[in-house]
Amino acid sequence: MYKAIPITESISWIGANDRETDLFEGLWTLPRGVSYNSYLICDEKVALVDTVKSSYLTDYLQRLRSVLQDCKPVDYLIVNHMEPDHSGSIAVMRQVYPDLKIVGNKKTLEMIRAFYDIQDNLVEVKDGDVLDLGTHKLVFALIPMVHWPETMVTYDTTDKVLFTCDAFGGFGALEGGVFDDEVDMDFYESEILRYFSNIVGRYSPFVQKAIARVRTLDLKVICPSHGPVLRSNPWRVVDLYDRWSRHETEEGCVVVYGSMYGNTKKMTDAIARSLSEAGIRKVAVHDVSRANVSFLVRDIWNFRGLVLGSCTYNTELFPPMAHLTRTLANKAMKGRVLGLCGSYSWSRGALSELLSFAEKGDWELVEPNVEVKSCPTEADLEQCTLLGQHLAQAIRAKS
Ligand SMILES: Cc1cc2nc3c(=O)[nH]c(=O)nc-3n(C[C@H](O)[C@H](O)[C@H](O)COP(=O)(O)O)c2cc1C
Repeated sequence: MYKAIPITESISWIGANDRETDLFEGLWTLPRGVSYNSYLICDEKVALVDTVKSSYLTDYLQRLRSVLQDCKPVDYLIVNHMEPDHSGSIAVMRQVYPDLKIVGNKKTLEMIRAFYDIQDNLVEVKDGDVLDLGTHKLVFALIPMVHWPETMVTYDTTDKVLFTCDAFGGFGALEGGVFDDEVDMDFYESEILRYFSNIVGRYSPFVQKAIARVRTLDLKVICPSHGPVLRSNPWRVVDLYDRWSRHETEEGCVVVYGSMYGNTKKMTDAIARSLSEAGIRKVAVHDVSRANVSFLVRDIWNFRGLVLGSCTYNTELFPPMAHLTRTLANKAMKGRVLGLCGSYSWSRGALSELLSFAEKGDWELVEPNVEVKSCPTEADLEQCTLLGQHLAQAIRAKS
């Protein structure tokens, strides 16, 4: 029997841990799972904040019922975000609690109608509106595009708890510990960065607006919908989100190569060695065919420098490299330095596509761009060394 975990006297965590889904949103790998956090506020009126992915409904109801008697109804379901990993149990919850009032903003309610065909007992709230549960007064703040247009946060003014849904959350199922002071936060912070860069980073200007709102609040606890509940130092993750969404980067360089027979790899290895000789201590080299794009995006978000090297494949960029550049273009990263190299045997293709990727984004392109026919010569490798040196200078200049 699963039980609720108390956060304050009247607020409990009633989430679920998913270690079965391999790919979040069908895209982002989950080697250590993900949690779907939902919260219960017990007052004169009872409110739930978000739900869980539908496949975890049974666990969820067990946790809910460990606090509420079967006969006690849930009055409100507050929907901070409509992505189905949080909203997936809404329709069944309405069947379990037929009088349940579903609370959301105008855009949330439009989505509830479209996703779940729920038309009645919908309560529309606006930015700044208050929902009175008795002792607890909940205030709603709209934070559009962190991560969908309808996203909002809910602030409990009584216990000073902020329910933030996707904001400040991360990958990684909860492995016994639920609070930041109970778990290895080094692991969860790297998973929070991976979540931020994969899911929310594209919307960084909106994250900045949301952070400005959050900073005005007197906070004791942040309750995100994925990852640990932040009660010992809630501002730590807000500060990290602030840095990441301002595109503040660490001194270091990610080197990613796409290579079938090792010739392009020789070039990127020479660049990595040169970066290291020039004193860049944090150099992460990845084979684009083997590294999961989720971790590549995380590292690239974190570090100031990026090197992309690709062979030509059927006149184009090597397919996994094409996937990476497309993913990166969608993330709209700013303020990073980029070095490029490519190889071919007859038609060319890889380097010109990498250059057009660089032109379309906000990258500081560092020269020389190195293009090699079949196998790099000593002279080509010297060019790679030169590129590494120039990258190291550019990375330092941006410190
Ligand atoms: C399946 C395949 C398709 C290729 N297509 C092209 C091509 O369209 N144009 C070209 O110039 N070279 C092409 N090449 C040659 C490679 O791009 C070239 O040999 C490169 O140096 C290989 O680098 P690598 O050893 O890092 O894989 C192709 C090679 C292979 C194996």
